[in-house]
Amino acid sequence: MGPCVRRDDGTIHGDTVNTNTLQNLHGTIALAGAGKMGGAMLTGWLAGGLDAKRVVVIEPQPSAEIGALAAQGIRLNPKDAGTVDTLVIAVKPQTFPEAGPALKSFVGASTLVVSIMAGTTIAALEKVCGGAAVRAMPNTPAAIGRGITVAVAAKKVSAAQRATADALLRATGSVEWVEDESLMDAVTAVSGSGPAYVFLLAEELARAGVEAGLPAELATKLARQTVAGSGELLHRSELASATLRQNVTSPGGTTAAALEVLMAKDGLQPLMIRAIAAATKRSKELAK
Ligand SMILES: NC(=O)C1=CN([C@@H]2O[C@H](COP(=O)(O)OP(=O)(O)OC[C@H]3O[C@@H](n4cnc5c(N)ncnc54)[C@H](OP(=O)(O)O)[C@@H]3O)[C@@H](O)[C@H]2O)C=CC1
Ligand SMILES: O=C(O)[C@@H]1CCC=N1
Repeated sequence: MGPCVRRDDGTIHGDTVNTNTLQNLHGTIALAGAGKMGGAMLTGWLAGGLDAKRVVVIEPQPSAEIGALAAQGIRLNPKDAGTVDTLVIAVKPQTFPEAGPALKSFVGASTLVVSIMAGTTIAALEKVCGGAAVRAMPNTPAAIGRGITVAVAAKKVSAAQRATADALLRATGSVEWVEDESLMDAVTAVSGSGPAYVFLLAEELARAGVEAGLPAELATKLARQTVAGSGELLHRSELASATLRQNVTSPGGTTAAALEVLMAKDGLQPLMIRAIAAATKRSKELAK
């Protein structure tokens, strides 16, 4: 899929959310783990028209928001859900060895199992839960329908199951399918964890503004709006990020002075390479 470009009619080329697909989705869906990421996905599904009555949520300590969804018809921690058509696993990878065997009771011969757990491999999913596994890595902008998910399917996943997984993931933003599961560790490092790096940029930009003499409240506002506005510009523009950067940089001006520091040999590039390598390594460790 190519880059996303917002059209004049408001749709986004390359990642248009097709709510009809969610409305027409068949069968029951169980979500195990309605924390930050699972909860964001559930919100996206319901907003996209998924019938709440077909959703089962397994969550030991549901937040007030998740509890309130019970009023819309989702079944929260039912005793006898039986097997489901789709099980989405959004517990922590460290919890999976303990939680996984209990989740097996939801999995029948034709159950699609979609996991968003960092590091957890298709082989581990098949071993613990059975079913036909899709390993996916979303990110938290999913909460506003602007996430990006990368997914890889086990060989036994049917075309219909893949379409179901695609519809559920696409309800929270764009989706890229890959064939090579080994890419998922680096994917997790770049886009799964990536929002945290951007939020850190906003924090540090504000801190540096204070160091430069700005009142904290103003610095925080300037940093937040600069990161958000730049992200939106990147989202709507067809231009490469390097071009958008160059458009800010007047020759011999202030941006060039800052970029000389940020793009120096010991600047952002080696730092980012080290950060992504550390996250990739951690994703591989979580598989063990
Ligand atoms: N946060 C992110 O940005 C992203 C996270 N992920 C993946 O999503 C998964 C969840 O992460 P995140 O949402 O951040 O973590 P959270 O801790 O917010 O969510 C996990 C939820 O699972 C619940 N839980 C614990 N045990 C069970 C169980 N036996 N059955 C059902 N639910 C259980 C937890 O409850 P309790 O708190 O009571 O233990 C918690 O509410 C992880 O595997 C992570 O790798 C993927 C992409 C991005
Ligand atoms: O930090 C983590 O391990 C999870 C996976 C990607 C984002 N959060």
